Amino acid sequence: MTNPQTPTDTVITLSSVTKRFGATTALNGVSIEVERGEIVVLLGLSGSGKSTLLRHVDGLEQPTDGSIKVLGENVAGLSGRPLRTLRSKVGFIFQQFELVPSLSVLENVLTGALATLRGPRLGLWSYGRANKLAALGHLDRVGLLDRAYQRADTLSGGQQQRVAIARALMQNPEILLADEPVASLDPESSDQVMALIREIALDRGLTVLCSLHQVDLALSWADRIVGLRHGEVVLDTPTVGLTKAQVMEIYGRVATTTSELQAIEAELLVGSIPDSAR
Ligand SMILES: Nc1ncnc2c1ncn2[C@@H]1O[C@H](COP(=O)(O)OP(=O)(O)OP(=O)(O)O)[C@@H](O)[C@H]1O
Repeated sequence: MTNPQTPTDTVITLSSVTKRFGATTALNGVSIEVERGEIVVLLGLSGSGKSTLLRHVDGLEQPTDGSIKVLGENVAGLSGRPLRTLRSKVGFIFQQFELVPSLSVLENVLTGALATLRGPRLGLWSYGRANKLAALGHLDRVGLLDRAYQRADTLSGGQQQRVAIARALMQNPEILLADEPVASLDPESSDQVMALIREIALDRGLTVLCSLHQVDLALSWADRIVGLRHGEVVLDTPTVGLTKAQVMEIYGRVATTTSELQAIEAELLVGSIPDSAR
């Protein structure tokens, strides 16, 4: 739900964004706005442009055409320190968690504060008491305080993604980007991780832009769904009252071939939505 106190505070704006990689058009005239506190899921088949869109918001890609504003800054015009400053306000979590397997859970979380360190980096000693207390607090928030001194690679996938969320929280981000954060997890862990992202976002007024394949998870945990197909926005709608059948229908209407429709059905019909989420 959008924060009721700041209903018109737009934190992400993409205006007619096109991105070409050689002959491939990954994004084609994409325009979306995301309000502060909104939880928006990007839904789409493999190759529809979800990751490319997220990478533009974080300044990791530059658009071929169009403009992107994040927290009031024109991302495409930024480099060096101003870009780093903006990116420090944007947390990013990934499908493969991107933890350092041989480090402890606590050290992995602390790496979220790396950009703020001055002087030599000497493992745990470098971070100082305030950072360590903050990291332990974030681990407590994601339910892993008792695992702080365990090696990261001894945790389950769902636990590792929760560590990655705690690491992102070390940045005190205003925006959390998540690129298929549950694609490597079983259905139960996927649901738990999405629930945690939603709870934390609501607690902190975080804005979330998250790519997913699974329509059932999107309907359960997002405020709004933006559907991409071949780099174009084909659906942009609040989830309240939306059913899986309606999402399917919208995708079905834009499928141009039978095999494309079958691929959409195969992806979107995975899992089931509890009645309470409809
Ligand atoms: N760096 C790149 N160089 C060339 N082509 C790219 C690059 N990044 C993305 N693409 C292409 O752009 C299109 C969109 O890719 P993108 O990764 O954004 O899709 P996606 O929806 O995130 O897919 P998936 O769900 O499989 O992660 C694809 O055709 C992809 O091959």
